[in-house]
Amino acid sequence: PLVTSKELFKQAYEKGYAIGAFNVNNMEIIQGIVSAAKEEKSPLILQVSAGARKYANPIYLKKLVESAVEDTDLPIVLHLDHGEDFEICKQCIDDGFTSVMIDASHLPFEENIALTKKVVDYAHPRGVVVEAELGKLAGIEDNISVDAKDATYTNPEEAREFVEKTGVDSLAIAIGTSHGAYKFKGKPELDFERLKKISKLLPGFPLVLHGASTVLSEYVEACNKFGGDIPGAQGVPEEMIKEAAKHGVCKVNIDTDLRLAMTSAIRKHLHDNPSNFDPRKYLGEGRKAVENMVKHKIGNVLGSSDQI
Ligand SMILES: O=C(COP(=O)(O)O)N(O)CCCCO
Ligand code: NA
Ligand SMILES: [Zn+2]
Repeated sequence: PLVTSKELFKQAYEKGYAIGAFNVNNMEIIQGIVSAAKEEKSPLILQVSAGARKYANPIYLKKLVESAVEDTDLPIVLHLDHGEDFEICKQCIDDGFTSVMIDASHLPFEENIALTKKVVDYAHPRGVVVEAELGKLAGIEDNISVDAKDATYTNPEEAREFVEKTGVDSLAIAIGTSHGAYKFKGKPELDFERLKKISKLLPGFPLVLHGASTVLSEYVEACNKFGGDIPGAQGVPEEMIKEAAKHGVCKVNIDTDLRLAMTSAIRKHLHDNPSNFDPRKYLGEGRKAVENMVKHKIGNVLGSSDQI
């Protein structure tokens, strides 16, 4: 069924694992993610960004997610990723989403609180949960781009005040991650001291890690081998994601790793099969690659297998 993340996060927090939140944009990506979660017997968050709504048309995305629920009977959260204002959150809540993010992290602290509370006050009476963000990610992806200078990590005391004043259900924090494939200039590192402080001040409260793709080198190499050009791409080592899941992180956002899996598979297929022009062949390879990537994440990184 379509569910909220409330109970899923509670169990994830208690057992020290995290739930993958995978971005969806078309049929093959949804099918790949959902078959992986079914095989791993894992709870699942399918998240839709503003870019995905523009690309696929919200009606198609909603129907595709409903098909996934009907086909697998998995507990699936339908989540709005990076909601930009109250309107888009209201629209998605009215449209049957079970969870929304209001991303007001670019606003001053008090305005972030006010807008987040406005969304919470609309969502909760309708049985929908809310994710907010405090602190700014660096990095560029879709229309989420924050100049590195402005990237400010989450202040632990502010985080506690923010949660108390908004009633929000989960909080995306900034501890060094960023969106996209170029997350670190040099050695990857996250501010675990800060994460531990935040989770100590918010015991039992679900934290969210954005920009959590690993950008696995074999996929970068495969992309570059078959005509791609993404030198120096790197992300968050999987060990760090596992560590974060032990300190209150219950939701891990993954989009770039799916893109790299799908793109490298399609590039390879087109290179190896110059005479093929049936889209089902390369889209099918892309779907399979997404499925394998999500199985890997669930089984080897997030720890949410066999939880349903
Ligand atoms: O935090 C993330 C994904 O982060 P990553 O780029 O590490 O996969 N997202 O919220 C997905 C971003 C959607 C717009 O591109
Ligand atoms: Na989100
Ligand atoms: Zn994000």
